[in-house]
Amino acid sequence: DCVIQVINPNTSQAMTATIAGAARAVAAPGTKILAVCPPEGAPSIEGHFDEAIAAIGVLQQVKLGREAGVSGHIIACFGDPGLLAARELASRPVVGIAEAAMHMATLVATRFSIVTTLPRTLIIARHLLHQYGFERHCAALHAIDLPVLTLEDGSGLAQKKVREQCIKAKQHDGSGAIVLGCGGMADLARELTQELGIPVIDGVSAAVKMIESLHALGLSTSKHGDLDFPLVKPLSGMFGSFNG
Ligand SMILES: NC(=O)NC1=NC(=O)NC1=O
Repeated sequence: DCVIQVINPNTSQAMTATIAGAARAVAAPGTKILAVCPPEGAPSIEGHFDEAIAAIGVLQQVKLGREAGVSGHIIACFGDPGLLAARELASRPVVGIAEAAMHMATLVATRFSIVTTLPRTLIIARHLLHQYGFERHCAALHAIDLPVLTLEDGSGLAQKKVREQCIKAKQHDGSGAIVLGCGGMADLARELTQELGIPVIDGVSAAVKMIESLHALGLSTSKHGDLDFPLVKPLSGMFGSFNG
């Protein structure tokens, strides 16, 4: 059986539930989803500073998941915060929702667009496109210009803006697929795909299927080279929980 730890790096319980729902909707019958978020940290992640804070929470959860013997870990925030650090700490695979959605998009379209939240986080998506080697696959990036947690405020405004930006992307970008750029948008992909007639891809569900595939193939994070476990040294103060 496959047990996947899905980590919402922000501390929003509502968004953790949205993410968990999207993961469970696609999980195979033998797959168990453990949805978690850090007890402390940022209620939403909307920039480089928030990402640095969130990365510590991600690492704490990855350590707990490793100790619990999970089959793999998902970082369910579109900045993939702490991804490589998490891979050093983990024994099993770690997949970020941005990389998962981008990989899936390249399998169904020659170019994709991204629809994310705040304009200031567009640079984070651009950095990831560069890091993952997908820059030439991304036709355009759009932002709904609303804070992340409006996706959980029940007003429907953020969801309306996501739909509008997806329609704009479909009409103007010349791309064949759209990547949703936030964990909180995970529940919108299926309906938008059907309504708009273009693949709209959510990274949470994409990451679940990637971890299941890695598990089935017996593939785990390579410990040969730079993703080997961290060098052992006495970490002090608040970081002491990482020792041993
Ligand atoms: N681009 C984003 O909105 N990233 C995110 N911030 C969060 O708090 N969760 C996300 O997925």
